[in-house]
Amino acid sequence: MSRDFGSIRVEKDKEKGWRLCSLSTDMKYACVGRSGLESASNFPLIANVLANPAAGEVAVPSEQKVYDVVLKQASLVKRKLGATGELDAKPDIALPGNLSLLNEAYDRCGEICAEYAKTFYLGTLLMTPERRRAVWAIYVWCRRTDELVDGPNASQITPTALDRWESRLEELFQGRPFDMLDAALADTVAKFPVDIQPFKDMIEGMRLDLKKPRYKNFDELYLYCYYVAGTVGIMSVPIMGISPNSEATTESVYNAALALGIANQLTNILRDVGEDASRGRVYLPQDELAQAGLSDEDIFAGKVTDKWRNFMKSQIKRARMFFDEAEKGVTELNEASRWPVWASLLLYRQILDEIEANDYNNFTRRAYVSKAKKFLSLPAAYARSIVPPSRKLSPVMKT
Ligand SMILES: CC(C)=CCC/C(C)=C/CC/C(C)=C/CC/C(C)=C/[C@@H]1[C@@H](COP(=O)(O)OP(=O)(O)O)[C@]1(C)CC/C=C(\C)CC/C=C(\C)CCC=C(C)C
Ligand SMILES: [Mn+2]
Repeated sequence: MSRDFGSIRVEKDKEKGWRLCSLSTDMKYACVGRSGLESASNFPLIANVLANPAAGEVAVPSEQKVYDVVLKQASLVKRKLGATGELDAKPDIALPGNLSLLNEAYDRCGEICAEYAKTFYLGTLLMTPERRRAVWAIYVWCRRTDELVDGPNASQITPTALDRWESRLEELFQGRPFDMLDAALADTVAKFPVDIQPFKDMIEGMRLDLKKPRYKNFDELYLYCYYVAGTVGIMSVPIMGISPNSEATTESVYNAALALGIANQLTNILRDVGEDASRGRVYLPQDELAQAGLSDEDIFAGKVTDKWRNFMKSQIKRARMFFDEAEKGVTELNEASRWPVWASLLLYRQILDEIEANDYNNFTRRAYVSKAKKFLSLPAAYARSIVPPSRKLSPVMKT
């Protein structure tokens, strides 16, 4: 038996009773989620929505909203992979004349990547040529997107400019790139099972940067971190590939990728507290600051007090938890993709150690990992990258 209440439909299940089974727009997120799936899709929620139809909104935790994107991307990958679990790399579809243009476009992406992220670029050289150039194309699109709000022309960027950037994105996903660098990405997304949603969401993150100078709580900050960095993880895994020997579920690997993006962005925020404050921005959760007896004024004053140290300890602890979550997924990636990911994880995580070493002064000192420490991390990353995923057991061995 089912009943429709406008955008809401409920169904009666023999065992579970009435369940929320379809919603429109944002509310559909209530149906999925890693935690609280049952409670979110049960009767109290419907009662709540029905009791407040004018608001038409349900407070869906950010984690659930984001998990929907994870599930969608993971199922796209599963659908596009052959029975072997390997991606059938499609041949270049460009005409012969255009092929050399396409190669030039990819080479340019590689140059940009080498210029901005040398270690990461070196790591990509271990990947197959198809994967390597696809990661470069994604890197360049992300870098250009970030530059819109963080680069030299950021003061001229308006929401309309971001809307135009999004239209360009849609066009390139339809095979109609606007320029050479877009052409590389258009080719990449035609060849690999990459969903457009994380790309759109990254633009949404840039919109937040234009209009949202404060974050009420960690739930709001989590969503921002997903937009600007978790998305990168979700975009990258379809290119880097999951090891054929991995026993992990596709969803769990995407979750780990998401966690690495969140961990990186939280670290970035903790490193740049002073720099962001000088631009009037405070990304730290307002409710947690208040609980620690701190306010924006303390941040603008930039004094390292015991209250600040204690607050920072808890923020660092949380960032490390996301790195730990991410670690579980790196081993599951294709062998050739593991090294650059381990390198980036180990290098970025050390920024947290440096904040501690600076006695939590992230107001006037930028935590920075020395060249020597960076260099030492590379063999450590390599050692971790050769650890294989737990092998699939054959049916005979399993018994
Ligand atoms: C192997 C690897 C690292 C692949 C990612 C390649 C890629 C496409 C990177 C794009 C990065 C980019 C330009 C993002 C734009 C937004 C942005 C600048 C985010 C911040 C990065 C740090 O940059 P920086 O320190 O230069 O910051 P400033 O601009 O100076 O403020 C971020 C903090 C986020 C970057 C996020 C990642 C690199 C996500 C990594 C996750 C994966 C690659 C998934 C790995 C898979 C598993 C299973 C764990
Ligand atoms: Mn930035």
